[in-house]
Amino acid sequence: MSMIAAFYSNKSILITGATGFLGKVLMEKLFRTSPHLKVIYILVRPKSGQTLQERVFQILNSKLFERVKEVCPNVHEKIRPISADLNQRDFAISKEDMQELLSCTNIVFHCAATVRFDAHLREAVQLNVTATQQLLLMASEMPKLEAFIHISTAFSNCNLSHIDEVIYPCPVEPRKIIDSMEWLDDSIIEEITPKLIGDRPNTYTYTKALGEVVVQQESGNLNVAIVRPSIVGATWQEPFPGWVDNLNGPSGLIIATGKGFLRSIKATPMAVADLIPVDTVVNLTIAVGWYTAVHRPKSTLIYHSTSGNLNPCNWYEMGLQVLATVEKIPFESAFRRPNADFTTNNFTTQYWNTVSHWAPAIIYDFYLRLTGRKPRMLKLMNRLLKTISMLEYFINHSWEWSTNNTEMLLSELSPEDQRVFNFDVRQLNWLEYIENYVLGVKKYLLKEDLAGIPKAKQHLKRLRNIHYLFNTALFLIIWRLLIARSQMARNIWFFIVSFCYKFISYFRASSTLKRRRGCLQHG
Ligand SMILES: CCCCCCCCCCCCCCCCCCCCCCCC(=O)SCCNC(=O)CCNC(=O)[C@H](O)C(C)(C)COP(=O)(O)OP(=O)(O)OC[C@H]1O[C@@H](n2cnc3c(N)ncnc32)[C@H](O)[C@@H]1OP(=O)(O)O
Ligand SMILES: NC(=O)C1=CN([C@@H]2O[C@H](COP(=O)(O)OP(=O)(O)OC[C@H]3O[C@@H](n4cnc5c(N)ncnc54)[C@H](OP(=O)(O)O)[C@@H]3O)[C@@H](O)[C@H]2O)C=CC1
Repeated sequence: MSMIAAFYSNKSILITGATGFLGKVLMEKLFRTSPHLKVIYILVRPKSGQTLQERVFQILNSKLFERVKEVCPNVHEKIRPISADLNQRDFAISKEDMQELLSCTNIVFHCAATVRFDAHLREAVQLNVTATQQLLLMASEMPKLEAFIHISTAFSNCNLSHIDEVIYPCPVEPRKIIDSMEWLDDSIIEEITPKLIGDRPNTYTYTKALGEVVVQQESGNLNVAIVRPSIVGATWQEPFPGWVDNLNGPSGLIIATGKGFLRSIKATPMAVADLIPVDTVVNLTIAVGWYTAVHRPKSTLIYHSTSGNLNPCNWYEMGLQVLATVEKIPFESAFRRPNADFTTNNFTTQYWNTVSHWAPAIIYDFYLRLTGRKPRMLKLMNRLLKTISMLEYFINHSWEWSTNNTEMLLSELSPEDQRVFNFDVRQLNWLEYIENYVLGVKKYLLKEDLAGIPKAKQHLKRLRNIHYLFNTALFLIIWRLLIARSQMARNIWFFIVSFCYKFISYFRASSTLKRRRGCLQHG
């Protein structure tokens, strides 16, 4: 029997960010491995015209939860959605709900965050810092609380190249930042943002770092731990390989590559691609919850959920495998044949952006206009390039994360727990994982049926023919223009033609001679 699974039985768990990528997988695993847990409270806001209940219903009826329903048929009774907005005072939770949360919660998993790299500092501070502070305050009023697990990111200190499992101080105290957000207006905040974030690439990593300091400063006597995942990718094993439901991290770029939009990207091919499957992060998080509650470490422990130091894979290997997979299992209705490469300096990046991204988009939009349709490719391409510019920092740097606490925790688990809550990234086979990831992107993000693969292959063949035809036509047009204008081009042309003529004449003559000789010998 798994000790960890047994620990969560009969527990009341509070999850923030349960409707997000990580939160859903966390909830799924908890229900599947501890079907006798008492209740999972989830803080949810109404969104996209959906009520809370509709959002929960949608999650429970998704493919991700299919296995849960087998082991925990009454799962819908064990989820208790609580209307909350983490941007509001007291999270806008009703008095009754707040009372229930405070008196019943045993474990808190704080996953909610804004993960947007371009979030306004005010927005990022509100969710990633102030909300964390408020949640800790709430937690301090929970008499039955056994552990508070905060999800941060391994990139919160991405301004350093070697990162230990410790909380690094921030130059400006989080409390001062929180206070200043209350009275500074948006334009001033925008002006001071670059100074505040310093050598970090965005407000996301900066505010996640502030969030950690808040956890350290305001956790009082609580049993607190922080999990720091690197780039969270599709599921590796559970509940099934390749599950993913948003475009964050590499997923969007895998689509852009498979659909033939992305042809080149500025990257350091040998830099470590520190991806970590979402189920690995979740297994570690659940184990951390158990360890923190049962062993009550004296200080706040930080756990890195990263792959680079134990089982590294670089961007080159990853890119090649993405391309190999989309060739074997192509995406439908591709814009061009998938074929991308890495560029390593600004000049070649600009050149390939012009030749491989903007030019085809302009030509295609011209074709759309000619056929009476609305042009859209240039807009899409510009959005893709904006996204790439936001992600570029992470594919052009390498980091080393120490993983002593994570390895210590692994060694503390029973063999059964190591199996059920496996977070040993050394067992990961990257090529298999990436193939499943790409397949998952096709199935769960693009919602494409595998039955459509022959048609997709046919479409790629057509694209290849169009490509050859286009290149030949382009060559001939350019050549014709050159011949018309340049004596040198004409000379080269006459030289090539006369050379070819002589070559063909020579072969003709020699084969006629051979035939005649043959006739003479036989006759
Ligand atoms: C030799 C062989 C060479 C082969 C080369 C082949 C290349 C193969 C590719 C391999 C993969 C390489 C992957 C590199 C990925 C690196 C990722 C690094 C991530 C670091 C993570 C840090 C860890 C964390 O803690 S953060 C969690 C992750 N967070 C994010 O990823 C958020 C990023 N997104 C944003 O911040 C925003 O979405 C932004 C700023 C990019 C765009 O904002 P905007 O307001 O303009 O648009 P949106 O409304 O958000 O979306 C517009 C549009 O774009 C789509 N989209 C959104 N995100 C992505 C994305 N990541 N990739 C692609 N597309 C995206 C979105 O769906 C919208 O589309 P519509 O069609 O308009 O709806
Ligand atoms: N994805 C990644 O690559 C990485 C993620 N992380 C960390 O993991 C955690 C989870 O990230 P991930 O699941 O990917 O992110 P998602 O963007 O998928 O999920 C974010 C969650 O936060 C919730 N949320 C956002 N704003 C509010 C609000 N005002 N009130 C209530 N809930 C809100 C969202 O709810 P709603 O559905 O209503 O929007 C959603 O459930 C974050 O802390 C992130 O920093 C760390 C490293 C990498």
